[in-house]
Amino acid sequence: VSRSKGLRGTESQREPRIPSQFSQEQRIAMKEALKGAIQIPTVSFSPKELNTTALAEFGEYIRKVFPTVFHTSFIRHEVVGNYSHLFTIKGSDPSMQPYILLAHIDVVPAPDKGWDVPPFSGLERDGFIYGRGTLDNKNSLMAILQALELLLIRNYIPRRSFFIALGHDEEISGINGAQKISALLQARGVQLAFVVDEGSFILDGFIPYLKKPFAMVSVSEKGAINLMLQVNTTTGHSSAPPKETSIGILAAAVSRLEQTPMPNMFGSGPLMTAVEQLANEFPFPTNIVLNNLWLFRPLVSRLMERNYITNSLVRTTTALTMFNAGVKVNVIPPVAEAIINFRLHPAQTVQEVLKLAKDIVADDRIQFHVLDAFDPLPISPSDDQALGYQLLRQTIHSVFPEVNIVAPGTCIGNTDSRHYLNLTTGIYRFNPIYLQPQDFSSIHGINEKISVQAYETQVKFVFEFIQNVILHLEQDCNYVTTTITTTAGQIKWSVQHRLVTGGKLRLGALGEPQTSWFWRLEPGEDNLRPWAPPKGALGFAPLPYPATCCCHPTPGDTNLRKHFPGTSCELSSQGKGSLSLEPRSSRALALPSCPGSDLSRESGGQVGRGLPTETLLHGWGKGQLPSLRGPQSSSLFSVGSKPEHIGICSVAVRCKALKGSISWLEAGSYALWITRESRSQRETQTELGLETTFPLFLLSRQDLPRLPGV
Ligand SMILES: CCCCCCCCCCCCCCCC(=O)N[C@@H](Cc1ccccc1)C(=O)O
Repeated sequence: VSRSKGLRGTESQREPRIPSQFSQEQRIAMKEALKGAIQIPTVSFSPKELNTTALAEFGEYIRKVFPTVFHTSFIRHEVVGNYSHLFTIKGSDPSMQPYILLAHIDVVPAPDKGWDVPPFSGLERDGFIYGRGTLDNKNSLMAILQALELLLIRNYIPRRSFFIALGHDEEISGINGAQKISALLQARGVQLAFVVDEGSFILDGFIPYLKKPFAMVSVSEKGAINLMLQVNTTTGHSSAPPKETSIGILAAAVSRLEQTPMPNMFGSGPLMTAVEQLANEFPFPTNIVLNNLWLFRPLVSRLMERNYITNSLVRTTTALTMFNAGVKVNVIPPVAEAIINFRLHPAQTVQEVLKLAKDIVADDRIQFHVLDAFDPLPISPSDDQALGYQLLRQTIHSVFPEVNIVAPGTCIGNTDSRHYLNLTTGIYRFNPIYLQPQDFSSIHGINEKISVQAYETQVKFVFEFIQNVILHLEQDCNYVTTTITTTAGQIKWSVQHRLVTGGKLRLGALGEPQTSWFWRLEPGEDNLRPWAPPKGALGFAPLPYPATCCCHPTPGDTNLRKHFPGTSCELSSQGKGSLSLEPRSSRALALPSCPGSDLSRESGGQVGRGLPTETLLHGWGKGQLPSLRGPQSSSLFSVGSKPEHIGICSVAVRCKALKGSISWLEAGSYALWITRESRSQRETQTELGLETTFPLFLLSRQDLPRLPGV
């Protein structure tokens, strides 16, 4: 039987949460605090040119604005590398692995020209705070400290320890800030559960035809090479020039590089997972195209190239960023130098890209000098076991209930988080704010700004996130995760079945780790196929057969998948056991009860206008399946029909075999059994001797009393 992990609540989940509601006074204070931070010009020009006066002033500023953070007994504050800050927030439960939140103090330069308001004025106009750093990255920095301050003044004591690291030189590579903080933590023997840094957003309008915004959590980061090309030639009088000057030779070379893009690597990396998740959000016929990449991959990869942002996701980019040559108008230039900034696709390495660049340049007169380079960062996990990712996903769904999709992605820029590779395998880059293409251009560009409301929401997000991290990974448990999302005025269901086997899903003959969880078994067929519910369907569409069952005595076993079109069937799992299906009701229940066996069970629900219920059932166990007679009802998950009822529930159902009978353990008061039907289902389960485990994570606990039937 597989051993896997799930998100699980702890005792303290039963303790009241501190609601993320702030008074008018607090809201004004928080935006004024951000404005003050913007006004300090903490500019990094180059590794040797930092505004150290401003950096020091910034240290004083945060002391003044967040007094509680600096005067709480369980918080230790240290200055690292002269201007960076490390906060250690000691939690009450030392058994929980700590995590870290990152942000940076420094900003890129901002000449006044072109700005509607001066870039370091922090002025508010039409509901927006303008200024360098409002998106990159003083918003995150201030929101983290602000949220912590607000929690502390409401007597919050974290259970899980965490760190806050504020680097002072991110824009010039982070070697004196983030790198030193990371080294310090490593010297102290710290291992982190996960890292959360800047680097991605809720993206709105970046992908043609995709109308709805989606949250991209970057699980990797492109690599980079700064490559200097140099040509040395003999100098002399410009009145008798050679056939080619150093400038001409170099210009031709860099032009070749610019005109010859690196290969399109679409088809590998986190982008594929994102495309799979987003496919059904596109209108016809794009949805068909994206759902059938086995056929349309070449087409999609070409379409991605058309837009400069999506292009950056599918290949290593080549940017000619500096060009220096010439000493005087009438002197043949002895040296010409150009710098090319490559951002490496996760599927390529520095060595591979350098080789490609040399082949493209194909000119021995040009010298290659690698100024600095690093490979793309490893891909952090984004499956159900990935605590950091799951916490971000859940918090995104609760703070932004209108955002349906949270997808993994690759950060096209670089962040301080790359210095934390030695401390964790889970590095996630996400800023909880909406970003549109024009906002993207303002980062490092002109008129960088954030709306007051977006900043308040960012504070709320961190406030919620910090409280959410009391969840921890549950060990040794097979489970199914169900996500039900409701959006205002309508209910949308998406149910994800995740059968996890040692970190990878194995389903019979498919044999490969899978990431999508609707499966159907066609009558007469022997292979499971991935399946997506029809776009826009309320509830589930009926399947052309009453129920599907898939049994695996051992994970990966290919022989014991069965399809049961009948009313009641005997399932032969290694010759033992049975399973009953209710006639044509599309409901099913399977109960393996042999010691050591596990069962994952999930069912769809009847919603709104009484659409047909469909049950997908996946059970697997080791040893024999129990005998179960008579029709059994599956659980009905009904979610309130009004937006305020509930936003999202994630349910991990655990079934444990105890002395030959099944015991479902109930944890917490977060049962999804909200409606009358559900209650009766619960009773049914109780009669069957079942208890349910719902390490649930609701939109917010305050919502519970408002739910119907509770
Ligand atoms: C599907 C469409 C996806 C579109 C994605 C667009 C949004 C992505 C926003 C990316 C912002 C990334 C922030 C990066 C921070 C930054 O500017 N870093 C800088 C500085 C730096 C350089 C080297 C090493 C470390 C740091 C950089 O990347 O140059």
